[in-house]
Amino acid sequence: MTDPKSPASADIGLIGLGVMGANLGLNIAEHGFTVSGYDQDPGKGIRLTDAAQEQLSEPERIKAYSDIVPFIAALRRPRAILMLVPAGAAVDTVTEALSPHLDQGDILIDGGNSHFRDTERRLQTLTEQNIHFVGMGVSGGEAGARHGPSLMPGGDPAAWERLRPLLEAAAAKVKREPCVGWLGQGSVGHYVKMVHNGIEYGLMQLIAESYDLMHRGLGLSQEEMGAIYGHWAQGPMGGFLLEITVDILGQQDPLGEGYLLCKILDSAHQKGTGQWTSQESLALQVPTPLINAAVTQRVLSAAKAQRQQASQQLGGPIELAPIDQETFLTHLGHALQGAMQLTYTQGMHLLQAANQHYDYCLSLELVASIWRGGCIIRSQLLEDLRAVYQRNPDLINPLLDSDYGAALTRTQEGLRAVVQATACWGLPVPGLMAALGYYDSYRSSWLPANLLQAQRDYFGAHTFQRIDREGNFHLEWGKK
Ligand SMILES: NC(=O)C1=CN([C@@H]2O[C@H](COP(=O)(O)OP(=O)(O)OC[C@H]3O[C@@H](n4cnc5c(N)ncnc54)[C@H](OP(=O)(O)O)[C@@H]3O)[C@@H](O)[C@H]2O)C=CC1
Ligand SMILES: O=C(CO)[C@H](O)[C@H](O)COP(=O)(O)O
Repeated sequence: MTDPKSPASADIGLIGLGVMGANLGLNIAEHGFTVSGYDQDPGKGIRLTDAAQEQLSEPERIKAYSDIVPFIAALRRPRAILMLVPAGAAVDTVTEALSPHLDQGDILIDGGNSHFRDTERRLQTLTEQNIHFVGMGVSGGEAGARHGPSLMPGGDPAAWERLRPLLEAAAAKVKREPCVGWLGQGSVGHYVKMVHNGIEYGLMQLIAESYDLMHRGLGLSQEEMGAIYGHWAQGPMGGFLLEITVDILGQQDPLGEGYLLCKILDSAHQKGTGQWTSQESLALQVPTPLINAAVTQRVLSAAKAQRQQASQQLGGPIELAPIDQETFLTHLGHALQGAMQLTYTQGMHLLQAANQHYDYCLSLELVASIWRGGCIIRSQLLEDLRAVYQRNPDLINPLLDSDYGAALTRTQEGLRAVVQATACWGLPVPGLMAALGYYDSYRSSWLPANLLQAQRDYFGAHTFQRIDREGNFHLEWGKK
């Protein structure tokens, strides 16, 4: 930490003073560090320094520029610069603009949601220039950035000790442990953030399905649903996404009568990180059907016009079969908890497979620990996951841990009951169905893949293996 009045004293430079950059700047300055901010839009810098005046006891700890030269001149050496600009071309544009102003040993951090392959490429280029590049996943949205995000840095290890005090101070804390840690080399920081977002998609989809079942299935009011989510948020699956769901259900429409939620168009958007997770899981041959269903469901929701036409043409149950509400809600709580646990399971399985495939040397215990606070997917369930990797750091799938699996043995009946009832109702629960299909497949020592192999050999001479002898076999099928 340096005296903000001395020249070239800023501990960190921030590029991109939008939602994340401005709030992280305020957070870092609040912890006694000095920040030099830059944005191409001068209005963003003015807004940030105004916010510093309002919110900080030492507002002079933040200076903002719309010219790169004084921005750079304000930084102490070796310089550390954190970019929070939109993922994609903007990161390359900023990097190229910065390049002539950087010296060997300076640190450049990309805190956006960049694709890990872009991070790999940038790391290679910048390492050749002796610039230490860090790809850092940041999660927590606006409030997290301001008051304590979850931070997932990885890349050039030479950068870590310089960044560590600042990142540990700014990160969320759980039981006084900062939700940040060095994840390893290469693109690992952005890979972990990608999987975080894949899990985020899965959890959000499951909560949306449970809302649909209570709303259209049971006909509960928003007050009633708010109370149920509030109760669940206090239990073993409690976490940020359930808590914000309670707030969302209670929000009145500021532009009219009644609640806002029922006036929001049912067409979800996405920026790509969930889709990347699914693409990666297919590339590495890791089953993540629940996350895939969540991505697909966003796509389907956006096809509103097609759904409206199909709703007039395609048949299904006309009336919902009556059900005991109290029993169903108990089952739904268990179903949601089990399916949420399976969402984390699929994400962790993918991370462990990536660990092997890309030689990341990633600690899954550290990942679970970092995700316990600050981030969008934080929940009680992460404590159980952390314990799994404390017991067995190399476990390929947490379902193979007997304690972790025991919780699913307890909730699976509820999941089964909910899927059964909703299949009869004709209400779509692709996330819950994918969860159950995954659970039953994973625990099945035999699957009907023998028939698939026979079919492949029948039409393509792809050969098959036998259970009673070694070798590859082919049959001229259909010939008597
Ligand atoms: N919002 C969120 O909840 C989260 C976002 N992220 C990621 O963090 C990154 C930043 O997101 P967010 O803060 O929400 O985005 P914003 O759009 O709010 O802010 C990005 C800022 O970067 C500026 N910018 C764009 N291009 C350049 C450039 N070439 N030079 C200088 N400044 C530039 C933009 O200016 P202008 O407006 O003039 O284009 C804008 O002020 C993204 O990668 C996002 O995916 C990660 C976690 C959570
Ligand atoms: O990274 C985030 C949260 O962790 C961002 O909010 C991201 O934008 C969410 O993804 P999408 O826009 O695809 O829903």
